[in-house]
Amino acid sequence: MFAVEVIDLKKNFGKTKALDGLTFRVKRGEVYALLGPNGAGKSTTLKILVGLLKPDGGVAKIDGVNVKNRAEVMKKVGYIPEEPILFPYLTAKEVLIYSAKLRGLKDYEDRIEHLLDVFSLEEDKIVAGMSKGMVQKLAACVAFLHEPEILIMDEPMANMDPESQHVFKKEIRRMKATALISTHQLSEVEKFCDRVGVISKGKLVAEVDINEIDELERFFLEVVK
Ligand SMILES: Nc1ncnc2c1ncn2[C@@H]1O[C@H](COP(=O)(O)OP(=O)(O)OP(=O)(O)O)[C@@H](O)[C@H]1O
Repeated sequence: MFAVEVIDLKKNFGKTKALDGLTFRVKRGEVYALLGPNGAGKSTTLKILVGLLKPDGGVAKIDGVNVKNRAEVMKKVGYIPEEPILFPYLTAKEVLIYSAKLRGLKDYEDRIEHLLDVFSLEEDKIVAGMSKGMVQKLAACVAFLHEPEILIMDEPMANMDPESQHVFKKEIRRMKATALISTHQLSEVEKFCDRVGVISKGKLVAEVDINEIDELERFFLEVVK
């Protein structure tokens, strides 16, 4: 069974075909990068996978479960949106306690301490007073809190400093999670991902093991030409 399955997915916004029969699969334990030009349909795909958008056609499954069953699917998934929205007047620690309670977690204190520590976040800092990078790190903490089997992440490292990016990748490896990452950071993909899917105009145009290519940038530019 695959961790993530996207089969012939279609999504229209008015006349815009955001997804036009997109198909790809992510194996268990794999770090899979979803690449594509601006507007290719990456965020739309990830939003469908976490039940934030409904597809117009096709099927999306997490661990064999149709994403229509959002409550069941979200037990297994940690999601980092492209632009995380967190309560502005809660502190970092309060956001994590709130998230832990929402998920019905028990004995979460040590886990919260660990995440705040590794991401160098001050527990008393309110969200409204955080930089973009800090908000992104706190969103990662929210997604990692329940040690999910599967991570769905939309440009998660775009605002993180290099040390935070290092910690972020280390945590994902430590959790042995399957990760589906939408990103434009090709050098990070080369270092961190196992497989790459390139989408353009809502369709998969290439898929490759990262070890099979010499230079990702050249590969990417050729397939989206
Ligand atoms: N809520 C929406 N209403 C209308 N059109 C939308 C909406 N969301 C996405 N689209 C359109 O769907 C297409 C795919 O957008 P999407 O955000 O999935 O692309 P993306 O690959 O994530 O792009 P980027 O790399 O710029 O983040 C684009 O043409 C976009 O304008």
